[in-house]
Amino acid sequence: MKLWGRMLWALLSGSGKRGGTRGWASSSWRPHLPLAGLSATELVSHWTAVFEKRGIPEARESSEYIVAHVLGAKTFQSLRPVLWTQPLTPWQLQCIEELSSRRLQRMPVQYILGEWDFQGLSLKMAPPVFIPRPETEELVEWVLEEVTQRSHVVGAQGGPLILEVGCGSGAISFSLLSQLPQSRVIAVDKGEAAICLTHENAQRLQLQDRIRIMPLDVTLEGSWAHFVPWGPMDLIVSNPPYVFHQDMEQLAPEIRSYEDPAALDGGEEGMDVITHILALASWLLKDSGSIFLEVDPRHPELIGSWLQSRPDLSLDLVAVRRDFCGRPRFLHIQRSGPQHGCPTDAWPGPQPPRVPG
Ligand SMILES: C[S@@+](CC[C@H](N)C(=O)[O-])C[C@H]1O[C@@H](n2cnc3c(N)ncnc32)[C@H](O)[C@@H]1O
Repeated sequence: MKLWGRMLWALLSGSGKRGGTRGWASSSWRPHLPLAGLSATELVSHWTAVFEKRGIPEARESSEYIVAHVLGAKTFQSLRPVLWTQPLTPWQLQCIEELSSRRLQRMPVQYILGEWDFQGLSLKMAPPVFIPRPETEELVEWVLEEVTQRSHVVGAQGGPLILEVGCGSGAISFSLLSQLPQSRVIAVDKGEAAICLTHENAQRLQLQDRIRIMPLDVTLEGSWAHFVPWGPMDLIVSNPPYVFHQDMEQLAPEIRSYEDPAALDGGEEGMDVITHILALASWLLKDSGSIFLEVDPRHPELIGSWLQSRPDLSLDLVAVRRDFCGRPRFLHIQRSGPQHGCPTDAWPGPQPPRVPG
Protein backbone atom coordinates (compact mmCIF):
# COMPACT_ATOMS: atom_id res chain seq x y z
CA MET A 1 0.00 0.00 0.00
CA LYS A 2 2.82 2.34 0.91
CA LEU A 3 4.42 2.08 -2.53
CA TRP A 4 1.24 2.98 -4.33
CA GLY A 5 0.69 5.81 -1.92
CA ARG A 6 4.12 7.19 -2.62
CA MET A 7 3.30 7.02 -6.28
CA LEU A 8 0.27 9.17 -5.64
CA TRP A 9 2.47 11.80 -4.08
CA ALA A 10 4.60 11.63 -7.21
CA LEU A 11 1.43 12.11 -9.22
CA LEU A 12 0.45 15.09 -7.14
CA SER A 13 3.91 16.50 -7.73
CA GLY A 14 3.36 16.16 -11.46
CA SER A 15 5.81 13.39 -12.33
CA GLY A 16 4.38 10.82 -14.72
CA LYS A 17 2.49 13.60 -16.45
CA ARG A 18 2.25 13.23 -20.18
CA GLY A 19 0.45 16.12 -21.83
CA GLY A 20 -3.28 16.74 -21.59
CA THR A 21 -6.04 14.43 -20.40
CA ARG A 22 -8.37 14.38 -23.37
CA GLY A 23 -6.86 11.43 -25.14
CA TRP A 24 -6.94 9.22 -22.07
CA ALA A 25 -10.46 10.04 -21.02
CA SER A 26 -11.85 8.96 -24.37
CA SER A 27 -9.51 6.09 -25.20
CA SER A 28 -10.59 2.47 -24.80
CA TRP A 29 -8.56 -0.68 -24.96
CA ARG A 30 -9.50 -4.03 -26.47
CA PRO A 31 -6.84 -6.72 -26.22
CA HIS A 32 -6.07 -8.57 -29.42
CA LEU A 33 -4.20 -11.38 -27.70
CA PRO A 34 -6.05 -14.53 -26.71
CA LEU A 35 -5.79 -14.43 -22.93
CA ALA A 36 -7.71 -17.67 -22.22
CA GLY A 37 -5.77 -20.11 -20.11
CA LEU A 38 -3.37 -17.53 -18.66
CA SER A 39 -2.58 -17.66 -14.95
CA ALA A 40 -2.66 -14.71 -12.53
CA THR A 41 1.11 -14.26 -12.82
CA GLU A 42 0.92 -14.29 -16.62
CA LEU A 43 -2.00 -11.85 -16.56
CA VAL A 44 -0.03 -9.45 -14.37
CA SER A 45 2.86 -9.61 -16.85
CA HIS A 46 0.50 -9.12 -19.79
CA TRP A 47 -1.22 -6.05 -18.33
CA THR A 48 2.03 -4.64 -17.01
CA ALA A 49 3.39 -4.70 -20.57
CA VAL A 50 0.21 -3.10 -21.93
CA PHE A 51 0.29 -0.36 -19.27
CA GLU A 52 3.99 0.31 -19.85
CA LYS A 53 3.44 0.57 -23.58
CA ARG A 54 0.65 3.08 -23.01
CA GLY A 55 2.69 5.14 -20.53
CA ILE A 56 0.57 4.32 -17.47
CA PRO A 57 2.50 5.11 -14.27
CA GLU A 58 3.23 2.28 -11.81
CA ALA A 59 2.32 -0.31 -14.44
CA ARG A 60 3.18 -3.42 -12.40
CA GLU A 61 1.57 -2.20 -9.16
CA SER A 62 -1.59 -1.29 -11.08
CA SER A 63 -1.91 -4.69 -12.74
CA GLU A 64 -1.09 -6.54 -9.51
CA TYR A 65 -3.77 -4.65 -7.57
CA ILE A 66 -6.37 -5.28 -10.29
CA VAL A 67 -5.65 -9.01 -10.65
CA ALA A 68 -5.50 -9.49 -6.86
CA HIS A 69 -8.80 -7.62 -6.44
CA VAL A 70 -10.61 -9.83 -8.96
CA LEU A 71 -9.22 -12.91 -7.20
CA GLY A 72 -10.50 -11.63 -3.84
CA ALA A 73 -7.24 -10.41 -2.25
CA LYS A 74 -5.92 -6.96 -1.37
CA THR A 75 -2.43 -7.48 -2.73
CA PHE A 76 -0.91 -9.90 -5.22
CA GLN A 77 1.59 -11.06 -2.59
CA SER A 78 -1.23 -12.00 -0.22
CA LEU A 79 -2.88 -14.32 -2.79
CA ARG A 80 -2.67 -18.01 -1.96
CA PRO A 81 0.32 -19.27 -4.01
CA VAL A 82 -1.85 -21.86 -5.76
CA LEU A 83 -3.79 -18.98 -7.34
CA TRP A 84 -0.66 -17.51 -8.92
CA THR A 85 -0.35 -20.33 -11.43
CA GLN A 86 -3.93 -21.56 -11.87
CA PRO A 87 -5.63 -20.57 -15.18
CA LEU A 88 -8.23 -17.85 -14.68
CA THR A 89 -11.90 -18.34 -15.57
CA PRO A 90 -13.40 -16.45 -18.54
CA TRP A 91 -15.40 -14.33 -16.07
CA GLN A 92 -12.25 -13.39 -14.14
CA LEU A 93 -10.46 -12.53 -17.38
CA GLN A 94 -13.36 -10.32 -18.42
CA CYS A 95 -13.40 -8.51 -15.06
CA ILE A 96 -9.67 -7.90 -15.22
CA GLU A 97 -9.97 -6.59 -18.74
CA GLU A 98 -12.78 -4.25 -17.77
CA LEU A 99 -10.90 -2.87 -14.76
CA SER A 100 -7.65 -2.58 -16.72
CA SER A 101 -9.40 -0.59 -19.43
CA ARG A 102 -10.33 1.96 -16.75
CA ARG A 103 -6.68 2.18 -15.70
CA LEU A 104 -5.82 2.83 -19.35
CA GLN A 105 -8.15 5.82 -19.09
CA ARG A 106 -5.95 6.99 -16.20
CA MET A 107 -8.52 6.24 -13.49
CA PRO A 108 -6.67 5.91 -10.16
CA VAL A 109 -6.53 2.33 -8.86
CA GLN A 110 -8.33 3.38 -5.67
CA TYR A 111 -11.43 4.34 -7.67
CA ILE A 112 -11.15 1.23 -9.84
CA LEU A 113 -11.08 -1.05 -6.80
CA GLY A 114 -13.72 1.03 -5.00
CA GLU A 115 -11.92 0.82 -1.66
CA TRP A 116 -8.58 1.67 -0.09
CA ASP A 117 -6.84 1.24 3.24
CA PHE A 118 -5.94 4.17 5.44
CA GLN A 119 -4.45 3.64 8.90
CA GLY A 120 -5.57 0.02 8.75
CA LEU A 121 -9.19 0.93 7.96
CA SER A 122 -10.78 -0.17 4.70
CA LEU A 123 -12.65 2.82 3.28
CA LYS A 124 -15.02 3.00 0.35
CA MET A 125 -13.64 5.21 -2.45
CA ALA A 126 -15.71 6.85 -5.17
CA PRO A 127 -14.93 9.62 -7.65
CA PRO A 128 -14.76 12.57 -7.34
CA VAL A 129 -14.12 12.38 -3.59
CA PHE A 130 -10.45 12.96 -2.74
CA ILE A 131 -8.38 9.77 -2.31
CA PRO A 132 -6.57 9.83 1.05
CA ARG A 133 -2.79 10.09 0.61
CA PRO A 134 -0.18 8.25 2.70
CA GLU A 135 1.37 11.47 4.03
CA THR A 136 -1.97 12.24 5.68
CA GLU A 137 -1.40 9.12 7.78
CA GLU A 138 1.60 10.99 9.21
CA LEU A 139 -0.66 13.90 10.13
CA VAL A 140 -3.00 11.49 11.93
CA GLU A 141 -0.06 9.91 13.77
CA TRP A 142 1.10 13.35 14.94
CA VAL A 143 -2.38 14.16 16.27
CA LEU A 144 -2.49 10.82 18.09
CA GLU A 145 0.94 11.45 19.63
CA GLU A 146 -0.14 14.85 20.90
CA VAL A 147 -3.40 13.58 22.36
CA THR A 148 -1.61 10.74 24.14
CA GLN A 149 1.20 12.94 25.45
CA ARG A 150 -0.91 15.91 26.53
CA SER A 151 -3.43 14.61 29.00
CA HIS A 152 -5.17 18.01 29.10
CA VAL A 153 -6.42 17.46 25.53
CA VAL A 154 -9.52 15.85 26.94
CA GLY A 155 -13.09 16.95 26.48
CA ALA A 156 -15.91 17.01 28.98
CA GLN A 157 -16.88 13.39 28.18
CA GLY A 158 -13.41 11.97 28.80
CA GLY A 159 -12.11 12.19 25.22
CA PRO A 160 -11.30 15.05 22.89
CA LEU A 161 -13.94 16.80 20.85
CA ILE A 162 -12.43 17.06 17.39
CA LEU A 163 -13.48 19.06 14.34
CA GLU A 164 -12.32 17.91 10.93
CA VAL A 165 -12.69 20.50 8.16
CA GLY A 166 -12.94 18.94 4.69
CA CYS A 167 -13.51 15.30 5.63
CA GLY A 168 -13.61 13.87 2.06
CA SER A 169 -14.04 10.11 2.52
CA GLY A 170 -13.72 10.53 6.30
CA ALA A 171 -10.23 8.96 6.43
CA ILE A 172 -8.81 11.30 9.11
CA SER A 173 -11.97 11.35 11.23
CA PHE A 174 -12.39 7.57 11.29
CA SER A 175 -8.72 6.94 12.05
CA LEU A 176 -8.94 9.26 15.05
CA LEU A 177 -12.24 7.80 16.22
CA SER A 178 -10.98 4.25 15.95
CA GLN A 179 -7.75 4.96 17.82
CA LEU A 180 -9.21 7.32 20.43
CA PRO A 181 -12.18 5.38 21.77
CA GLN A 182 -13.41 8.26 23.95
CA SER A 183 -13.25 10.88 21.21
CA ARG A 184 -16.11 12.48 19.32
CA VAL A 185 -15.77 14.06 15.90
CA ILE A 186 -17.64 16.70 13.96
CA ALA A 187 -16.78 16.26 10.28
CA VAL A 188 -17.70 18.95 7.77
CA ASP A 189 -17.25 19.21 4.03
CA LYS A 190 -18.74 21.45 1.38
CA GLY A 191 -18.97 18.63 -1.20
CA GLU A 192 -22.19 16.63 -1.33
CA ALA A 193 -20.39 13.52 -2.64
CA ALA A 194 -17.88 13.76 0.24
CA ILE A 195 -20.65 14.04 2.83
CA CYS A 196 -22.44 10.98 1.35
CA LEU A 197 -19.22 8.95 1.26
CA THR A 198 -18.35 9.86 4.86
CA HIS A 199 -21.83 8.68 5.90
CA GLU A 200 -21.31 5.40 4.02
CA ASN A 201 -17.89 4.88 5.57
CA ALA A 202 -19.27 5.63 9.04
CA GLN A 203 -21.75 2.76 8.58
CA ARG A 204 -19.14 0.50 7.01
CA LEU A 205 -16.83 0.98 10.01
CA GLN A 206 -19.64 1.08 12.58
CA LEU A 207 -18.41 4.43 13.88
CA GLN A 208 -21.60 6.40 13.22
CA ASP A 209 -22.41 6.91 16.90
CA ARG A 210 -19.43 9.16 17.66
CA ILE A 211 -19.40 11.28 14.52
CA ARG A 212 -21.60 14.15 13.41
CA ILE A 213 -21.31 14.72 9.66
CA MET A 214 -22.41 18.13 8.38
CA PRO A 215 -22.44 19.69 4.90
CA LEU A 216 -20.75 23.05 5.38
CA ASP A 217 -18.66 25.53 3.43
CA VAL A 218 -16.37 27.08 6.05
CA THR A 219 -15.67 30.10 3.85
CA LEU A 220 -19.30 31.23 4.02
CA GLU A 221 -20.16 33.98 6.40
CA GLY A 222 -21.89 32.69 9.50
CA SER A 223 -20.52 29.14 9.16
CA TRP A 224 -19.42 29.43 12.81
CA ALA A 225 -23.06 29.35 13.88
CA HIS A 226 -23.27 25.64 12.99
CA PHE A 227 -20.94 24.82 15.86
CA VAL A 228 -22.83 26.66 18.57
CA PRO A 229 -24.50 23.51 19.98
CA TRP A 230 -21.18 21.78 20.46
CA GLY A 231 -19.16 24.09 22.70
CA PRO A 232 -15.42 24.70 22.36
CA MET A 233 -13.33 22.16 20.50
CA ASP A 234 -10.21 20.45 21.84
CA LEU A 235 -8.71 19.91 18.39
CA ILE A 236 -9.20 20.94 14.81
CA VAL A 237 -7.62 18.87 12.07
CA SER A 238 -7.65 19.47 8.36
CA ASN A 239 -6.08 18.43 5.12
CA PRO A 240 -7.55 21.41 3.26
CA PRO A 241 -7.36 22.28 -0.42
CA TYR A 242 -3.88 23.83 -0.47
CA VAL A 243 -2.54 23.52 -4.04
CA PHE A 244 -1.49 26.91 -5.46
CA HIS A 245 -3.95 27.69 -8.25
CA GLN A 246 -1.20 28.05 -10.86
CA ASP A 247 0.02 24.50 -10.00
CA MET A 248 -3.33 22.88 -10.72
CA GLU A 249 -2.52 22.46 -14.43
CA GLN A 250 0.57 20.45 -13.54
CA LEU A 251 -1.28 17.79 -11.60
CA ALA A 252 -1.19 14.28 -13.03
CA PRO A 253 -4.05 13.20 -15.34
CA GLU A 254 -5.29 10.77 -12.67
CA ILE A 255 -5.96 13.73 -10.40
CA ARG A 256 -7.12 16.29 -12.94
CA SER A 257 -9.61 13.98 -14.63
CA TYR A 258 -11.10 12.23 -11.62
CA GLU A 259 -10.72 14.15 -8.35
CA ASP A 260 -12.84 17.15 -7.39
CA PRO A 261 -10.80 20.32 -8.10
CA ALA A 262 -12.44 21.91 -5.04
CA ALA A 263 -10.58 19.36 -2.91
CA LEU A 264 -7.24 20.60 -4.23
CA ASP A 265 -7.35 24.21 -5.43
CA GLY A 266 -6.43 26.52 -2.56
CA GLY A 267 -6.43 29.72 -4.61
CA GLU A 268 -3.57 31.99 -5.57
CA GLU A 269 -1.29 31.10 -2.63
CA GLY A 270 -3.10 27.92 -1.60
CA MET A 271 -4.42 29.75 1.47
CA ASP A 272 -8.05 30.53 0.58
CA VAL A 273 -9.61 27.87 2.78
CA ILE A 274 -6.74 27.74 5.30
CA THR A 275 -7.24 31.37 6.41
CA HIS A 276 -10.92 30.71 7.03
CA ILE A 277 -10.11 27.60 9.05
CA LEU A 278 -7.69 29.64 11.17
CA ALA A 279 -10.19 32.44 11.78
CA LEU A 280 -12.83 29.88 12.70
CA ALA A 281 -10.39 27.99 14.92
CA SER A 282 -9.55 31.10 16.88
CA TRP A 283 -13.18 31.25 17.89
CA LEU A 284 -13.98 27.54 18.16
CA LEU A 285 -10.94 26.23 20.01
CA LYS A 286 -10.76 26.08 23.74
CA ASP A 287 -7.78 27.77 25.43
CA SER A 288 -4.57 25.90 24.45
CA GLY A 289 -6.53 23.90 21.89
CA SER A 290 -4.65 22.78 18.78
CA ILE A 291 -5.00 22.87 15.02
CA PHE A 292 -3.16 20.30 12.91
CA LEU A 293 -2.91 21.08 9.21
CA GLU A 294 -1.43 19.39 6.17
CA VAL A 295 -0.03 22.03 3.81
CA ASP A 296 2.25 22.76 0.87
CA PRO A 297 5.99 23.04 1.71
CA ARG A 298 5.78 26.82 1.05
CA HIS A 299 3.03 27.25 3.64
CA PRO A 300 4.88 27.07 6.96
CA GLU A 301 6.52 30.39 6.16
CA LEU A 302 3.45 31.96 4.58
CA ILE A 303 1.14 30.88 7.38
CA GLY A 304 3.66 31.90 10.04
CA SER A 305 3.75 35.44 8.58
CA TRP A 306 -0.01 35.53 8.16
CA LEU A 307 -0.54 34.61 11.81
CA GLN A 308 1.89 37.32 12.91
CA SER A 309 -0.16 39.83 10.95
CA ARG A 310 -3.29 38.63 12.80
CA PRO A 311 -2.48 38.85 16.52
CA ASP A 312 -6.22 39.20 17.15
CA LEU A 313 -6.57 35.48 16.40
CA SER A 314 -4.33 34.47 19.35
CA LEU A 315 -2.89 31.58 17.37
CA ASP A 316 0.78 30.55 17.40
CA LEU A 317 2.59 28.29 14.99
CA VAL A 318 4.27 25.98 17.52
CA ALA A 319 5.74 23.18 15.37
CA VAL A 320 6.36 22.11 11.79
CA ARG A 321 6.92 18.49 10.73
CA ARG A 322 8.38 17.03 7.57
CA ASP A 323 6.82 14.27 5.48
CA PHE A 324 8.56 11.06 4.40
CA CYS A 325 10.15 13.00 1.52
CA GLY A 326 11.66 15.52 3.97
CA ARG A 327 9.36 18.40 2.99
CA PRO A 328 7.84 20.63 5.69
CA ARG A 329 4.20 19.62 5.32
CA PHE A 330 2.46 19.54 8.69
CA LEU A 331 1.70 22.37 11.08
CA HIS A 332 0.74 22.44 14.73
CA ILE A 333 -0.89 25.73 15.61
CA GLN A 334 -2.02 26.42 19.14
CA ARG A 335 -4.48 28.80 20.68
CA SER A 336 -2.87 31.07 23.21
CA GLY A 337 -4.79 33.24 25.63
CA PRO A 338 -8.45 33.04 26.46
CA GLN A 339 -11.13 32.70 23.82
CA HIS A 340 -12.55 35.86 22.30
CA GLY A 341 -14.33 37.18 25.37
CA CYS A 342 -16.12 33.90 25.82
CA PRO A 343 -15.25 31.80 28.84
CA THR A 344 -16.16 28.16 28.37
CA ASP A 345 -19.31 28.34 30.46
CA ALA A 346 -20.61 31.26 28.40
CA TRP A 347 -19.75 29.78 25.02
CA PRO A 348 -20.40 30.91 22.33
CA GLY A 349 -18.99 34.41 22.54
CA PRO A 350 -19.06 37.16 19.94
CA GLN A 351 -18.89 36.36 16.25
CA PRO A 352 -15.54 35.10 15.02
CA PRO A 353 -13.06 37.42 13.37
CA ARG A 354 -13.50 37.82 9.67
CA VAL A 355 -11.14 36.93 6.89
CA PRO A 356 -11.00 39.75 4.36
CA GLY A 357 -12.41 38.48 1.07
C1 LIG B 1 -7.62 17.56 0.23
S1 LIG B 1 -9.26 17.03 0.50
C2 LIG B 1 -9.07 16.14 2.04
C3 LIG B 1 -10.07 15.03 2.24
C4 LIG B 1 -9.77 14.14 3.45
N1 LIG B 1 -9.70 14.90 4.67
C5 LIG B 1 -8.46 13.40 3.24
O1 LIG B 1 -7.43 13.79 3.80
O2 LIG B 1 -8.47 12.40 2.50
C6 LIG B 1 -10.03 18.54 0.98
C7 LIG B 1 -11.52 18.43 1.30
O3 LIG B 1 -11.97 19.74 1.70
C8 LIG B 1 -13.26 19.98 1.16
N2 LIG B 1 -13.43 21.43 1.07
C9 LIG B 1 -12.91 22.27 0.15
N3 LIG B 1 -13.29 23.53 0.39
C10 LIG B 1 -14.06 23.50 1.50
C11 LIG B 1 -14.77 24.48 2.24
N4 LIG B 1 -14.73 25.77 1.88
N5 LIG B 1 -15.48 24.10 3.32
C12 LIG B 1 -15.53 22.78 3.69
N6 LIG B 1 -14.90 21.80 3.01
C13 LIG B 1 -14.17 22.15 1.94
C14 LIG B 1 -13.24 19.27 -0.19
O4 LIG B 1 -14.56 19.00 -0.63
C15 LIG B 1 -12.41 18.03 0.12
O5 LIG B 1 -13.22 16.95 0.49
